[in-house]
Amino acid sequence: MSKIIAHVEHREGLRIESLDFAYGESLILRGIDLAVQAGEFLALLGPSGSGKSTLLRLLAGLERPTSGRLTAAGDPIDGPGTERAVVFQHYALFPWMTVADNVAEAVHKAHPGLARSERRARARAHLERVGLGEAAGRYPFELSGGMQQRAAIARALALESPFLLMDEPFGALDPVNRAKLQDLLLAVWQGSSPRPTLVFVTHGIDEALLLADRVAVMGANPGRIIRDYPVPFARPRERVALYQDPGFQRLREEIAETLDADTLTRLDANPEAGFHAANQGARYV
Ligand SMILES: Nc1ncnc2c1ncn2[C@@H]1O[C@H](COP(=O)(O)OP(=O)(O)OP(=O)(O)O)[C@@H](O)[C@H]1O
Repeated sequence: MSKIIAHVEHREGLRIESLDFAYGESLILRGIDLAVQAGEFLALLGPSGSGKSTLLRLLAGLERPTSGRLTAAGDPIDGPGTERAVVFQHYALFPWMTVADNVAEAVHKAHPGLARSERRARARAHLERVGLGEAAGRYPFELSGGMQQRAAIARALALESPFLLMDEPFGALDPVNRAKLQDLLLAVWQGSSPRPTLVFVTHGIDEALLLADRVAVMGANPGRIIRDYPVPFARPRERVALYQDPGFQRLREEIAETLDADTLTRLDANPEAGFHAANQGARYV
């Protein structure tokens, strides 16, 4: 662990100003203004199609805004950068490399000046941090989905980036593994000094409230931020105690109502969207 270099000191977080994004004629995101403080954990929560992934891809520099401005630590975002590590729902590990080589390769990209032995040591330390020390020499196909996602998280952490962007990273996992990885992410992020600025896309209200400092709730057609909720629960957080907290249940209910109200407004405007919207409710929790 001592070999892990401290995260780069940073003061400014992420900033999105007056952002619109369209695919051709189709407006996907409208009028997004959002600031994420340095070291803050922000959840982007919303129904399918509200543009959460698109917003994350814009922050990752994988898409360019139609208008508006995005900055990270005050610098314009004009492409991907290793100071913004990304974790997607599907693990995207190189299948021909061992887990350790996958992580060491990412370290090499981010820090080309590091000696091979140092890269490997750093990869090893981060794999141990996510409980994969024993699996370092295995190939991705030899691992379960949960283990592959741990490896993807280790790879992102190994970049030691000040910004972490996660797009439904636990969405493909079964509930037990999802809970384990949520706990792991909480422990790792809460234990980092300084904590990276984290933007986490999710469908789940419970997941957002367990993990985040703040929840930005998005609505669809076009995608926009409809409410911003501070999450007041003290850290470190423990899931069982938190879920039983009446304050947690109240906030969960309030956010569900905000999401429902937005869906109903859209239904009034476009009744044909009914079937799609009615099927989204079950995905919030
Ligand atoms: N390459 C593309 N070309 C055209 N439209 C696209 C493209 N990618 C996404 N979209 C549209 O942009 C909108 C937002 O998609 P996005 O994936 O960002 O939403 P989301 O909130 O992340 O949804 P989900 O929760 O289902 O992943 C959707 O209406 C989608 O159909």
